[in-house]
Amino acid sequence: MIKEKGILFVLSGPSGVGKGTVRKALFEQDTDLRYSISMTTRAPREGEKDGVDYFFKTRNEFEKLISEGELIEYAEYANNYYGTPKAYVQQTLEEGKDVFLEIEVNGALQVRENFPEGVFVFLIPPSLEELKDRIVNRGTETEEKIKARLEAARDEIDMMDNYDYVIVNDNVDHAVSKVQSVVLSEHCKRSRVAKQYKQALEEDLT
Ligand SMILES: Nc1ncnc2c1ncn2[C@@H]1O[C@H](COP(=O)(O)OP(=O)(O)OP(=O)(O)O)[C@@H](O)[C@H]1O
Ligand SMILES: Nc1nc2c(ncn2[C@@H]2O[C@H](COP(=O)(O)O)[C@@H](O)[C@H]2O)c(=O)[nH]1
Repeated sequence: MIKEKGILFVLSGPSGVGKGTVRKALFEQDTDLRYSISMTTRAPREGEKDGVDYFFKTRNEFEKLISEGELIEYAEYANNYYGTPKAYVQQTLEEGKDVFLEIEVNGALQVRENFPEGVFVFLIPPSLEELKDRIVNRGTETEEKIKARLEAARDEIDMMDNYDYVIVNDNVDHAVSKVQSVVLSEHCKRSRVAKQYKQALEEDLT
């Protein structure tokens, strides 16, 4: 029997909207999704661990990964590189397991070109004021970096029409439930078993 490939889910949205928070809450639940840990040249924040939060790389190391074609997408964001490792994503999908990416919008658009069968989810804040409060209150960025992220947010929000689903992150639990519904609904849509039933029913009807 041919094994069904896994589904690639991509969660994106402006900085500070809560992508990381929603993703972590989702993975605290019982989920069959596999999270792809990104590579970055950004310095680790307090408490972040190499190989858990990110694979932390120097710029030289990252540029080597780019030139060797080891990333399915990458973007320069707020003066640092971020990218998704190709081998892990491809191998995991081949094994029939779903992969979950949490990335910014330029990277998501690149993934869409290479994986048009992926499922693209955009997280939006209830308001720009709330977005600003979230980035400021997180307390991880300097004033200058907050300004750069908020400026980028306006262009990022403009891109939401390129996504399959848009979810407002006004409440983490609600947003997580909606992401879970997307995962479930995509499985129902693509299920080979459902297709076999449909074929059998169609044959019965003729
Ligand atoms: N629904 C929510 N209501 C209130 N605060 C939230 C909500 N979701 C996330 N937050 C808070 O907003 C801040 C930003 O969240 P988070 O770091 O998850 O955003 P992000 O989109 O991953 O940001 P970045 O792209 O910069 O990594 C955090 O302090 C988080 O606790
Ligand atoms: N294009 C990619 N963007 C990524 C990836 N991993 C994370 N990100 C996004 O970068 C920004 C900044 O992240 P932060 O941890 O410095 O706050 C945020 O929007 C992330 O979602 C990736 O592999 N590719």
